[in-house]
Amino acid sequence: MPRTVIHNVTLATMQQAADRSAGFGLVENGALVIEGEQILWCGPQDELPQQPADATKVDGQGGVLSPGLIDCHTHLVWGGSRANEFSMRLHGASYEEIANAGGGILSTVRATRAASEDELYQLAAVRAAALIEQGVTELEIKSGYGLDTETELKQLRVARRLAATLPINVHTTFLAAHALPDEYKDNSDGYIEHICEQMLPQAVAEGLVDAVDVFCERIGFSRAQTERVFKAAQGFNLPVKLHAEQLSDQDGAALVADYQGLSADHLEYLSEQGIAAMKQAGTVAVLLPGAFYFLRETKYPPIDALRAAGVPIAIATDANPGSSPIHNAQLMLHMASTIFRLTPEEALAGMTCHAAKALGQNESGVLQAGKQANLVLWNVAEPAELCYQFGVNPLRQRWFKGRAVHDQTSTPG
Ligand SMILES: O=C(O)CC[C@@H]1NC(=O)NC1=O
Ligand SMILES: [Fe+3]
Repeated sequence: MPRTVIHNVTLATMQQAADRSAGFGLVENGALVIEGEQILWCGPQDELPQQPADATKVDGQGGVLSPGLIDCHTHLVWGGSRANEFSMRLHGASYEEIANAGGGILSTVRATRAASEDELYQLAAVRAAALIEQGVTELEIKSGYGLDTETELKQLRVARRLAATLPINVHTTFLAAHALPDEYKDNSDGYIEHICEQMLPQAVAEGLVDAVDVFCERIGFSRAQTERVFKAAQGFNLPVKLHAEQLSDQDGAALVADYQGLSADHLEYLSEQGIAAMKQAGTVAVLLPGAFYFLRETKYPPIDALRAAGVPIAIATDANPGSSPIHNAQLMLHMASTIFRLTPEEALAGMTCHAAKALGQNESGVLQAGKQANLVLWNVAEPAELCYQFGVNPLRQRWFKGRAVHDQTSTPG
C-alpha cells in the first residue's frame, strides 16, 4: 500500500489530553507515516524506522501536525435564512414580535420543508466546504428543522450524502425534538409520542441515525418528554446526547448522564449535581462559544468546576441559522480561549480527542498508530497559534483517510 512520510514537524498528538497538564502531547522534531487510510507510525524523527524508497515524502518545514479538527455539534442542513430577524432584533424587535412575525426555528422549518433534497444538499455542501477549508475532517450533523417524518429524513439523507461525496466523516443525530411543529400546537406530548412511535423508527429503518438528541428547555421539551425520547432511543440501542441547561437549569445534564449519554451541550446553567453526574458517566461537556457570543449570553458555563471535576470539554460551532450562523472552526478555537478562557491545550483537545469522545468514536482525534490518518499540517511554529490568531488560515495540507486533499504549500510572501 502507498506510504507517505511526513517529517520535520512538531507533532501535536493530543494523546492523554484528558489530563490538562498533559498539554498537546508534543513531539518536537517528529515524523509520521501514513499507510493506506491509517497512521502506521508516529514519533521522534530519529526513531523513524526505515521506509520504502517509493514512499511519498513531505517536508513539514517545522510546522505543526495535528489530528484533523472535529466539529461535534452542528445543525448544518437547513433552508432559508434568518438574516431578517437578525436585522429586526437590531431594530429593537423583541423575541415575541419576531416569533409572531413567523421568525425563529419554525421559519427555518417552513423553508427546510419547502426545499428539495438537492437544494438542501447544495446549501449544506457550501457550509461543509468552509469547515473543510478550516481543517475539519469529521463533523456531526443534526436533523431538527423538519419536525415531520419526510423532512427529518430528508435532512438526514443529505447528511449521509455529504459523507459520501466530500472528504469528511459525518455522524448523524436525530433531533426531531428540537421544537414543537404547528401541527402539534398545544399538544407537545402528542408530538413526542409521534417522534417515538413513527419518526424515529422510520429514520432508524433507513439507517440514517447514529445518535439521538433533544432540546431540553422551557422553550423546548421537558425533562419527562426528554426521557421518553431517550427510552425510545434506548430501544434501538442508539446513544443519546442533549441540548442541556442552555437557558435554564432543567437538570438535563444529569438525565443524559443517567443514560450514559455521549454529551451534554451548551451548559451555561449547569449545576454542581449535573457536573458530578457527567463525571460519573463519562459524558462530555460540549461548549458552544459561537452561540454564547451570537446570543450575547452573559451566563458562562461553569468551566472551572468542569475542569476541577475532570469532565472532558469539547468545543463546536453549533452551526445553525438562529443562534450560531458560524461555519468557522478556527474561530471556535480562538473563542474557546478568548471568551471561555480555555488554555490552547484544552481548546485543541476540545476540537480533536474530546470531540471524538463526544461522538462516541475512537478512530480519530489523536495522532496514534492504527488511527484514521485524518491530519492537518499547519504553518505555525507552535499549536497555541491556532487559538491566538484569527482571520488568517494557517492550514497548509489536510489529509483525510490518508489522502492529501488540500494543499496550500505555496505560502504567501
Ligand atoms: O434558532 C435556531 O434555529 C436553533 C437554535 C439552537 N437550537 C437549540 O436547541 N439551541 C439553539 O441555540
Ligand atoms: Fe445546537
